Amino acid sequence: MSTHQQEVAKRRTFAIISHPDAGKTTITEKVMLYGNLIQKAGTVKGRGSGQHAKSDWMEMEKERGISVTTSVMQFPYGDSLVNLLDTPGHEDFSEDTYRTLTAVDSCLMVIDAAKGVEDRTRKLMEVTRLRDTPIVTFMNKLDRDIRDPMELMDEVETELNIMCAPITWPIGCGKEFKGVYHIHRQEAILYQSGHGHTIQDLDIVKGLDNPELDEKIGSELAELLREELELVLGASNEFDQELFSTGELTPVFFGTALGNFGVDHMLDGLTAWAPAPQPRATDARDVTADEEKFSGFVFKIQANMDPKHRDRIAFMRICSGKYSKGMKMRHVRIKKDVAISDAVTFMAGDRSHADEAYPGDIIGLHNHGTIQIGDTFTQGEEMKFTGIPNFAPEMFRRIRLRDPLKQKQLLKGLVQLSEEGAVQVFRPIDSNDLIVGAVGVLQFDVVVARLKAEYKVDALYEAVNVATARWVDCEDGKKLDEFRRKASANLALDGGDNLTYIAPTMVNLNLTMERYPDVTFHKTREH
Ligand SMILES: Nc1nc2c(ncn2[C@@H]2O[C@H](COP(=O)(O)OP(=O)(O)OP(=O)(O)O)[C@@H](O)[C@H]2O)c(=O)[nH]1
Repeated sequence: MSTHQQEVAKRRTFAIISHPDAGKTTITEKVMLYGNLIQKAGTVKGRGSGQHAKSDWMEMEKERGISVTTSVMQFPYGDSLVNLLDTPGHEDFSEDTYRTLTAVDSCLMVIDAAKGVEDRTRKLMEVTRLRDTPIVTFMNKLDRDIRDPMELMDEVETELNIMCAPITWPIGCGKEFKGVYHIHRQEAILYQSGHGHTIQDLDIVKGLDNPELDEKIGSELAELLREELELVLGASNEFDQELFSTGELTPVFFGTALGNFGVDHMLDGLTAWAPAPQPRATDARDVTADEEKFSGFVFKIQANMDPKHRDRIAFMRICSGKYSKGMKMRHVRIKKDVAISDAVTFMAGDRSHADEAYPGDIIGLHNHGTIQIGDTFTQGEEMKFTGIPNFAPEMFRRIRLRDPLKQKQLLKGLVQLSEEGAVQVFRPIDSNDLIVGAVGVLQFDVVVARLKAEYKVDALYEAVNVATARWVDCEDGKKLDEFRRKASANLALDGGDNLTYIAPTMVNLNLTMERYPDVTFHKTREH
């Protein structure tokens, strides 16, 4: 194997999907602990660790108890190099999550074992299905009273339409949680509470019939475990690499993220079985990771990640070749070659400069307004990665200033925030209004909070009579001019100065489309 092939082979790029509160952030903390990135887990959100949260905006996130950022973390685990892409859990941030799922090769599904399959997990699983992404499952919160594990697996199988292969099996739960039996390793791994912040010395008992097991967990539980396992092994699927790779079967692990138990079993499984960087489709051909020439696509843009660096970062997934510092890349959409000397990586959420990066890795490019979500970068080839979803805004609000002198700053803030793709900004041609469109209503709160924290603009939002927006174009310049003149009351420019029609009602939109058959109305701005 060449060095390049070795680098590709050891990479595992995955995201966590779950319903809010299932424990995604807590698992991320423990995963990082195993990656030796932080000595003591508990600093991802600055929670309870005395660490300062990263920005005022994150303060809001903490207040609401939800994560609104997607962070990227890279760390070594065993012989592998893991890239973990965290995704926001709340429904209103789903576009971001969906796009992040286009940048991974596998997913970890976290389920609150007291609750079972929840709404958001169902939706996210539908998305992973579009690409047959392999799924590893972690049943979390075993330190609480959970539902019957057999029933939980049944629910996953029937509701999410994926076969379950238990790799570990829980021994008790809640106060009686004693650990798990690792079916593949044929050993019981015992849980000690109170070690959530450290990597524990493991207490292991080899073999199911070992009398030591009875001594350690009590004969009653040991007997129960033996009976349950006989049943489970008879009734459930065995792990099958092929079925896992095509997203038809998921290995299931049990544990408690808070108690830092079982996360390592899951990571062992994920690094052993999840695929190395997979091919990606473009409009010209499929691109494989072992190709020599560099290519990648942008799946996310985020402004002001770090208040110390007031900049915007475009997150790029590398699909082929190698990034090395200072290299020239072709920015395909704008047909320009650009030299990239200061891409960043995301070691434990701290940004550091990347000298080189390989397929599967995520690098951050500084964006000065030229990069959009969905942009492809290559070493000259004219092609565009496909399948990065767009979402049309469904809700609209007018943003108003409390201090009228800050109009310029407000516009700058809105344009920059709209580059991230979660909201769109529209400036009606005939007025000084600023209208923001979003997929979910929570976005408006985020926009107002971020305007204040990051742009020092005190604004509020209010209802506006807009039902939907369409991006318009027309091949015939004369007809477009006429349309511009006659429909100007409903025309606006978006953050990238593209012409849009903002319709007060769907009826109005349909009538306008009939009246101007030569004008094309697009539901989304093409990414
Ligand atoms: N008892 C128990 N609580 C847990 C466990 N894992 C996480 N929690 C708690 O569950 C709550 C939610 O956990 P998070 O890790 O913030 O969940 P999340 O999925 O990241 O939530 P979002 O940020 O909304 O996406 C927190 O209060 C955690 O302390 C666990 O294994 N056992």
